Amino acid sequence: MPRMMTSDPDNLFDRPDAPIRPFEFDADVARVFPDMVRRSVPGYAELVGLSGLIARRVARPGTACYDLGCSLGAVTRAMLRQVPATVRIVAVDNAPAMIAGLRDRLADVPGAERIELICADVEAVRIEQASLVVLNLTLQFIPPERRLSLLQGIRAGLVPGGALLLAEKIRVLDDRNGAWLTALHEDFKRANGYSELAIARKRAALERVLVPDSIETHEQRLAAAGFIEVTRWFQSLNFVAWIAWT
Ligand SMILES: C[S@@+](CC[C@H](N)C(=O)[O-])C[C@H]1O[C@@H](n2cnc3c(N)ncnc32)[C@H](O)[C@@H]1O
Ligand SMILES: O=C(O)C(=O)C[C@]1(C(=O)O)C=C[C@@H](O)C=C1
Repeated sequence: MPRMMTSDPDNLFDRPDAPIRPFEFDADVARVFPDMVRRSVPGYAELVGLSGLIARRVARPGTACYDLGCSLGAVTRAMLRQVPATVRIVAVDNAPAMIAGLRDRLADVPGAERIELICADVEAVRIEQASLVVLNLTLQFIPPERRLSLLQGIRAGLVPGGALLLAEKIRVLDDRNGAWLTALHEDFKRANGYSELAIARKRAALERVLVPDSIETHEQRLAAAGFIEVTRWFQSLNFVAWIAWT
């Protein structure tokens, strides 16, 4: 599995005096993001490393691989290590601080000239001649009513045999199981050193910003977008990943 990026420690939600405002991918979040995501998403390193291995199998010479909502490019760089040299890699994020951070991190990476960085809304980017599109923890930030049309656009831009890799925080429909998984996710955060205050404040900040769907909703939407076969290949607590084939 790849070496993880280092960053400043995430203490953004530890300040009791800071106002709770909706979560944003601003410069503060970009500065601590590798530490934040590693301590907040169970299995994140495995998810990224396996995404690279999937890219190795799926990427076709002469096509493109897209990393939509790339943040600091953990998946982008996993792809770069695994795909043939004739594959174009396109990394998209609408947070300027993330794109700037990724640009810095790519400065001395061999082969990085194959990566095109785009600071834009993923809904505004036309997907073309793609063998693989990755949405790693990104669809959950798109307004629910627009998720199907985003997936349809991705489906239309994939070459035959191409695939979408989707990873999301999920909502569990059954109240008892949902509460249990949420409690365990919070235990995971506590075990990684987050305080009760930080957990509660981040929960409030993410409300209405990160809107999770159920496994059922995701799978029905992937079918509605025209994907013919969908395989769930990863789950760690309330985080799930699928591969959806054209
Ligand atoms: C949880 S992070 C994704 C993590 C990243 N894919 C990884 O593997 O490390 C979500 C990212 O999606 C970006 N994002 C959210 N909505 C977006 C949109 N509409 N267009 C482009 N990027 C978006 C955010 O700026 C953020 O960097
Ligand atoms: O911290 C949480 O509870 C999360 O949901 C994790 C999550 C995500 O899934 O995108 C939320 C925001 C940060 O970008 C990192 C991870």
